Amino acid sequence: MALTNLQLFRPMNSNMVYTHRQATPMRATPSALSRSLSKSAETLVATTRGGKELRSRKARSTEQPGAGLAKGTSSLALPALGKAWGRDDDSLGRSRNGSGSSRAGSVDRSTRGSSTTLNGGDEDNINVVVRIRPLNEKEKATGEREILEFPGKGQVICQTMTPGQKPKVFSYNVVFEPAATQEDVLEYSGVKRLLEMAVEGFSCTAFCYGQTGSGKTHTLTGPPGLVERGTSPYSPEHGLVVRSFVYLFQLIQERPECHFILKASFLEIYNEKVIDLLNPGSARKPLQVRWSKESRSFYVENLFTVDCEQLDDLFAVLEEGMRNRAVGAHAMNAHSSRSHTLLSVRVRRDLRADAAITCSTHGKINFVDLAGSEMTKKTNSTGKTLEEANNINRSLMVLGYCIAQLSDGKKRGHIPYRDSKLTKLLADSLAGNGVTLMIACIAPTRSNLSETINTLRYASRAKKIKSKPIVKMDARDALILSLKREVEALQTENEHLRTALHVQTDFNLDSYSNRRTPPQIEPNKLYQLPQSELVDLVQLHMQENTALRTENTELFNVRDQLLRDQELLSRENERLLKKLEDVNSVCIRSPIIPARPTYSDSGSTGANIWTNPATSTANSNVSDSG
Ligand SMILES: Nc1ncnc2c1ncn2[C@@H]1O[C@H](COP(=O)(O)OP(=O)(O)OP(=O)(O)O)[C@@H](O)[C@H]1O
Repeated sequence: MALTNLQLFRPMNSNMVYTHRQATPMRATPSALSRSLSKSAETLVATTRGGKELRSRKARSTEQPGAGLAKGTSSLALPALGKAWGRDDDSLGRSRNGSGSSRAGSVDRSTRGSSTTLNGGDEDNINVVVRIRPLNEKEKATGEREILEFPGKGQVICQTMTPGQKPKVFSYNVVFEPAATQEDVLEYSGVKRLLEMAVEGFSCTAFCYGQTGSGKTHTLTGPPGLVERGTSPYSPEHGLVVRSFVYLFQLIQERPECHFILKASFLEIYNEKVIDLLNPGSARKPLQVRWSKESRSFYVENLFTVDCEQLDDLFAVLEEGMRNRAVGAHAMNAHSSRSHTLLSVRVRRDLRADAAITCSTHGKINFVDLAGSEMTKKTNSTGKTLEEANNINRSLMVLGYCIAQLSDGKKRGHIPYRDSKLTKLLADSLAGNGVTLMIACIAPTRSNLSETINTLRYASRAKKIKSKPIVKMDARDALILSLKREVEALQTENEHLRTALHVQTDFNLDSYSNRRTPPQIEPNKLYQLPQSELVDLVQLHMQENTALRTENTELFNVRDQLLRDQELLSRENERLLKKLEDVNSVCIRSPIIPARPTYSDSGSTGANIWTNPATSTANSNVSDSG
């Protein structure tokens, strides 16, 4: 019952959740960038769901041991989470996967920094699914043979080239055969579960891995040019990202009791340089990847972030980023991604835990389109394309080392995350506190056999990696909530003890005097109790007293700490206000820079709000990051 973790009272640094970003405007506002989307988001969902009924199922699945099985729910689970976990079972049933197997959420008070563990520190495996693309025109024209078989139960059988050698068998959570549609991938890959968890405050990542031309970009964003052309979001060709956006907004609409703030960013790692796809600038100046001591993770400094109030804003972010990313042609793919891209949507949820307490969770969904591994002989890469291929292969190799180390439970030593920008940014998704879905993309043909086997091995290794998903919550909120639970638990316990005591007393008194006793023992009745019961009674009272006294002392400590914390925050606030005033006065004096007319409320949430200057000049210019 001890109230621990007073370190949570450390004043919250905004870097923990959002760090300041450069408030440079996009070329156009999200809404202006977006195409006029005629239908509503719900219609897309309705359309795709309607279509689902008619289609035969192309996705096969294997329920891996332990995956997708709901464990017992703790009575201490967050109310909102309890609801979500309950729903999970249902959604798991539908999506037949165990993307980060469903777990009960109990609040573990071993809270780290700004986060609260919600699964009691249980580990979770990366969910791995495989998608096989159909034969392309070139392969059909050259009469290429398919060498993969799908016997079901999430298995892929690879025929080998060597006569007499046994075929290789791999198994995964779900296998999408070549005829599987984009909607099948949304429904059965487990990405819906990831989105539900992102809304609850978990950090989630879906990434596509595979050789060049195997269908990674197709899986995430559809055929080349689809998004950039501003195609209606109801096109059946749209990939996982657009479909996920629609589902995300649907989830948000289902929760009117919560207030949500969505912020999106989109970057690429091109030749080991991080480029902001929403604000690349003519020079495509690279951004720095830094380590945050507070959140204990890497983040990109000055990354541009866009507030997305509407579904259209998310589409606009995707469209803008897709236009700006590096694409090139080589012998194996006319529209090959020459960079790794990372699209991130942060989901801040404010919910009322009860009448007096509002707490915020900070979830995230990342979509990572890795550039494909390339055999430069096969792709005929030269010059710039060759340099790109070398950088791609190098960073994928580091990713491979990290995956190999992480999957080897026994030998787990140093994980070389720092060896590439990609692994730095994926570190948390791979083995930190995130929930991760890997979509391994492969080609079905004999000519790609060695790359296919490599990808399948990679995927099998990734399946063994475990992470510890946690909900990101403001430290103060987490503490208040945990204190409240603590007090509730104490009260229940005391109530229970009192009840137990009365029952026993009633029974004894009845046997003595044969008359009804009052619920509370009257002082004069105490004399009638036998010595042994009296001793028990006194002992129980003493125990209760001790517990309540401890609680009392701890609550006083907590209150003092809160006061100190508040004092620090208000001092920081004053300092910032002073700084703002100084900046303002400099701006007013300057003939070149116009002064900002107003700054947003300097209260606690101000630091997390970025408003697009192009849409509202009167708003604040404080930015954030990841
Ligand atoms: N499941 C699929 N159904 C139909 N076409 C597909 C499928 N998967 C891939 N394709 C097509 O194959 C081509 C190559 O796919 P894509 O560009 O997505 O590969 P990639 O793995 O992203 O390659 P790279 O690593 O070079 O970027 C594209 O024209 C794409 O539309």
